[in-house]
Parts: sequence; C-alpha cells; structure tokens
Amino acid sequence: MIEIDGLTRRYGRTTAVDHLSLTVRPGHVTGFLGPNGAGKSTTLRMILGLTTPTSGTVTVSGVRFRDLPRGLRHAGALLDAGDVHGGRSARAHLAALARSNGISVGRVDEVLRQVGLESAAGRRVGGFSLGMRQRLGIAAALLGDPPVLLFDEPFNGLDPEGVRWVRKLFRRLAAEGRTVFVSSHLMGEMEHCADHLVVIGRGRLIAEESLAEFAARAGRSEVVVRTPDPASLGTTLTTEGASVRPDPDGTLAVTGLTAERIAELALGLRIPLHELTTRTASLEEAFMALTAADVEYATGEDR
Ligand SMILES: Nc1ncnc2c1ncn2[C@@H]1O[C@H](COP(=O)(O)OP(=O)(O)OP(=O)(O)O)[C@@H](O)[C@H]1O
Repeated sequence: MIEIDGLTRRYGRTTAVDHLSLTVRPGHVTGFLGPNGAGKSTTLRMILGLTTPTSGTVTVSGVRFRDLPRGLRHAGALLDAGDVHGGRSARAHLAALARSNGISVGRVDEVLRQVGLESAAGRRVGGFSLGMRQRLGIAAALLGDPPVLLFDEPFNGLDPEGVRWVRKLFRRLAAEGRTVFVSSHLMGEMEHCADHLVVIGRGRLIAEESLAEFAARAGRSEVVVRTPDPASLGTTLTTEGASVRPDPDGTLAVTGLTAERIAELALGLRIPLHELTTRTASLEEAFMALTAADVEYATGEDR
C-alpha cells in the first residue's frame, strides 16, 4: 500500500506536485495518468525518497521508504530504463543490485528468465535496444520480490508483443496481492491492464476511481445529426430536454436523446435527416477532455 498525504513539491516558481493525497491499494493495477509535465515522475520519485517533498508525506507499507533498509525488498521500481551502466552485462548489473540489497544472487537468473532476457544475460547493456532496457528495468524491479511495484512509462519502446507481455505481467503481479502503480500519459496503454485510475494535471488530483467508474462517467454517447434545417430541429430537441451543440461542420451533436427518438421527432416535423450517427467517446477522448485544461504544452491546433 502507498499512502500519499498533502504531498507537494516546488521547483522555484513551478509547483510540480500540489497537495496530492491518495492511496494506492494492493491487489490492483493502478494507472497513474496525466499529460506531460503533470507531476507523475516527481510523485514516483518522492514515493521512493529520491526527491524530497516540499511538504506532505508519503509512506510505503506504512513507513517512509528512506527508513526501510534493503529497499528493493520493499518496493521495486522502473523509473528510467536508460539509467544503467552501459559497460556492464545485464547479469552483472542485476547481481550488483542483489548484493547491495541483501538479495540472493540466485534471483538474478530467475528474473532474467521472467523478463525473457536469459539469452542476453551476458551481453553489455550498452548494446541493448530500448525495449531490452525496459525489460532489464522490470527485472531489477522484480529482483527483491517486493510487495510494492512502481513503473514510470513502462511501455516506451516496447513492440506490440512486449506491450501485451507487460500488461499480462502487471495483472499477474496484482493478482498475487501486490500494489502495482504504473504511470503513463496515454489512456490507451492503461485501459487494458489497469483496474484503478489516478488522474493528475498540473500536480493536482483530477480523478481517483475504478476504470469501470471512469468508463461509465466518460463513455457518454452523443448522436450526430445532419439536416438541412438545423435551427428548427435544434429548437425541438432542446424543448424535448436534449442538449444540442452545433458543430462547425454544420452537424448537431445531441446528448440526452436516443437516435430513434430524434428520428421520430424529425419525422413528426417533416424535417429531412441526412445523417444520424450514435458516437461513444473512447476512453482516450474522455481522458483528453478531462485533462485538456491542464496540458502544459498545447499545440497550436488544440488552442
Ligand atoms: N528537477 C527539476 N527541476 C525543475 N523543474 C522540474 C524538475 N523535475 C520536474 N520539474 C518540473 O515539474 C513539472 C512536473 O514534471 P514531471 O516530470 O514530474 O511530470 P510528468 O507527469 O512525469 O511528465 P512526463 O510525462 O513528461 O514525464 C514539470 O513542469 C517539470 O518541468
């Protein structure tokens, strides 16, 4: 379990993390989502005691991580896959970590096998692809068989097979009763493996709920209506309780009425319909709408 209470980190005039309070529970994969610069990495670093909070507290299994001896046995993390000594072999890198954390060196080959790197165990890490480095980082996180696991953007650089494998691994780790906290700036990466979501923007908590709750709230459908007489139809639909948004392409986006009901009302008024399409927002769209106001570097197109 990870408990975060009033966590804040400022860098000069930038508030990277702003009074964040949340609990990450065992037995779940919790997706930690937010646009670039939202404060995800800073939060993960504070959980691990690598960055000191300006104020607030964070504990891992009830204790400040810095106060836990032999850290890798309590929490394993993949923060930056590039952050390894390129001159060492994968096996030597993991063996050094095992020794400094009081972990049996026998674990090294076990985790290398688990991440599919056993045939590359003796090769220098400097020659590894980004995907292989991600796997090595995951192996390091698993080394101490910890109850808490943190992964920062673990899907970066993985091919589709690698993505599937990582999703399955996360689900299995959660099913074993571990706390699995995974950051990403893409909802699409999380919707197939997370069952809980924490969404932040500009360092502040925007949502903390189950994926099912998010999907139910976000997946509202709307009906796109194209008609030569949008003004009259729009007025009628509004009177019937719908909310109607005229779009720049001349269509009406209608929520609150089904396509069938809209067709019946149009027929009653003898207003022709040229298009009637029900559209359900994807989770990615819902996530982008939720965080739109908190995007640090919006492209000109989105402004
Ligand atoms: N060491 C630092 N010095 C100054 N500013 C920092 C530092 N670390 C982070 N920041 C700033 O804090 C904010 C949050 O950054 P952080 O890396 O935590 O976000 P993130 O959600 O992980 O983003 P990304 O998805 O781009 O990795 C950003 O505005 C960033 O520029």
